[in-house]
Amino acid sequence: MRAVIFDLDGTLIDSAPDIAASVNRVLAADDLAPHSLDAIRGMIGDGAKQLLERAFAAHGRVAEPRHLAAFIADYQDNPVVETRIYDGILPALGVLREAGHLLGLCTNKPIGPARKILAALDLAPFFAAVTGGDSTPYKKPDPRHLAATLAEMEVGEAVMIGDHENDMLAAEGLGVQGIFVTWGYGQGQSSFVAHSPGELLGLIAKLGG
Ligand SMILES: O=C(O)COP(=O)(O)O
Ligand SMILES: [Mg+2]
Repeated sequence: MRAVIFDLDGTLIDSAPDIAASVNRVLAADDLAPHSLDAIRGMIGDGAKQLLERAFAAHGRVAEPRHLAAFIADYQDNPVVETRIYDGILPALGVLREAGHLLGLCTNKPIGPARKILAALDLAPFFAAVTGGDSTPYKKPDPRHLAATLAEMEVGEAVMIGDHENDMLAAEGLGVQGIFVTWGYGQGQSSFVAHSPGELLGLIAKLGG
């Protein structure tokens, strides 16, 4: 059986509005102006620490550990205000599960808010394993992050689906096929590209799933 591993932000869910709101509250506490949603979208993908570094760097400032702690605490409290599952994702997950695939989740988002979001949006039951950006010493693009997700699922053969080059690099580094999705926040390259969730099943089938 081929395991299907999903990225979270920009792949399953549109989480940028809540991420932006939390970042902007942390900036406001230091009297710094908010960033636009578009600007924040471009800062997402490498986990919370880099997100805060980028948000402060854009103001010519250096993010301190207290800023990261404030962001994680704020976001943990407000992770699903505007966050929504992308249209077509729930049916696609259902079809994949019906087809006998084992589903996993590998996100650079901290595991606390990630689990809270999965529970709030009723996504948690789909996933046999969930690893966050702080679940292991590694995070995407390091393939060991993806390897940890697969190890928890006790499967070797897999496909990784994500919206960022980090997802494609983690897959490549582990020798598994990546499927790049175009509806998210990042840029990435793969010979397999999905333009809508409905295309995922066909692409996975093509891979011999
Ligand atoms: O939190 C991030 O920076 C990105 O999260 P993702 O890996 O689910 O896209
Ligand atoms: Mg993503």
